[in-house]
Amino acid sequence: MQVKKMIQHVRQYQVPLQKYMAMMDLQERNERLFYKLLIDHVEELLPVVYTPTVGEACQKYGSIFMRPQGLYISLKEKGKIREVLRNWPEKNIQVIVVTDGERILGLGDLGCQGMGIPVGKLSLYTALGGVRPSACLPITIDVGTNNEKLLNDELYIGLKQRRATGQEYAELMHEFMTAVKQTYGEKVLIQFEDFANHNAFDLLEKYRSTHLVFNDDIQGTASVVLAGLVAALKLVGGNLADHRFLFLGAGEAGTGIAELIALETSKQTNAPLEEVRKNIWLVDSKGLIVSSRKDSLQHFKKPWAHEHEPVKNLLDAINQIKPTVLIGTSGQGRTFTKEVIEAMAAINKRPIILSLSNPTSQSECTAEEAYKWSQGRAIFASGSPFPPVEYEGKVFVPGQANNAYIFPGFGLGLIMSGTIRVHDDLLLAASEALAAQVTQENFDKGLIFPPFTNIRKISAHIAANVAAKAYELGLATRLPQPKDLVKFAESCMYTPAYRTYR
Ligand SMILES: O=C([O-])CC(=O)C(=O)O
Ligand SMILES: [Mg+2]
Repeated sequence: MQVKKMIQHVRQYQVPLQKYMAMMDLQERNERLFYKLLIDHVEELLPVVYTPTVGEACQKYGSIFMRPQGLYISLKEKGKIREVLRNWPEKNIQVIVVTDGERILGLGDLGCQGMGIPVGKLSLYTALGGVRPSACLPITIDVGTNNEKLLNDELYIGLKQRRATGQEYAELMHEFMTAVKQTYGEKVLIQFEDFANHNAFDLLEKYRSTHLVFNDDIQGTASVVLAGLVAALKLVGGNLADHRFLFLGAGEAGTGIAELIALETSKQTNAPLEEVRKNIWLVDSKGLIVSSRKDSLQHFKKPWAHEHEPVKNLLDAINQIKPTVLIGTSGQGRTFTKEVIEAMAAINKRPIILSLSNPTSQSECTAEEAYKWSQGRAIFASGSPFPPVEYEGKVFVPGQANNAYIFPGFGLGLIMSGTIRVHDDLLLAASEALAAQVTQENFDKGLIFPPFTNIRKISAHIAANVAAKAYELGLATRLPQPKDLVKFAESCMYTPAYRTYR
């Protein structure tokens, strides 16, 4: 009855941000009911507590701020981070999602107001992956912001100074990483979220061999997109090696996806990584990434600098590279123009087009544009959700290629098996499990991802496949290995129900 009443209440609001505030209020007031509502109405409420609305909430976080929701660690707490962690009321923490707010979705530097992201991601850890709410800790590291608007906003909730960088930044992060391990042990999962490119790659590289770390924007997105591509190949035919990939955007998501595609292709074909990378091309703000640019490229772009003459823009790159798959990871809205989609449709019978940037305002194109400009031939998915589109009497249902499919189940798999490090093969295992959940009925609608309605079942399968791989690699410490890992995953999942009082 409470669920019925509450969903009516949320539906009364027309403005998405008001729905968001109603949900945040409920989360504070009655956590079980919040999760029951979110699980029972997941398709309807995901866009409210997560992308796209969470993006707007972060932009306006200062003015809608009511309660802290997570833990803030600022430069001022340098030297005292262990004490700050001890202030958090829950002691048994299994997952931390941490951001420094420098690249919130495709919206840029939102400083401390990025807290909406760790809060939102962790509510999905619970709702979609079944991790206990009390085991989840959202953290925002406040090293300032370079966002002038926020610096001049009297309601801004963070430090009013420009971002600390270099050694000062590295020291604070190192103290944080050390304090987390000392406080919660080595099996706590630290998910990095929405850091700017340079820090995201550096942090992952620096801590992947000493901590259980996972970067959702690099690794989670890669795993989800690979799953979607494997599913899409069932519609268009061929293996990964038969396809050519072009990315707009060569940051965390772009290079992360590119690398995982290369890794899987290399496993499938036994060809060396360097060889299979040649089928994957990236365009950044300066044009196609080619070998003549190598010296001036950031390190994470260098593997993609192939031999080719310089190409200035995306349209020319499409016409010269002739990709079968076009992937938008640019954070720039409306960059897949009519000409771009038409060029893809001229080259391919069924072009695969993924516009992954979030929230909806930053999506490279809309679902409607992708279907209309390709005369209904595109296989399309996007990072933020789009409603179904009717084109020439046929209804097309766009899929949501969002890392929300992977990270909750992935994290559950790590936690339930006591895994101590993330290995790339675990990402492939998650991807494989997700792709296997796409049914014929989904394909018939043009979907390359299963609907979110079954997400808890999907998460259990992802968790089981990830855990199985972790046991195989000797990374899982929970012994003996449970016989039926899917059943075990399900038995570990938190379910929001009231206790019976006597
Ligand atoms: O939050 C999302 O919807 C996906 C994501 O990680 C991002 O865009 O940074
Ligand atoms: Mg993110």
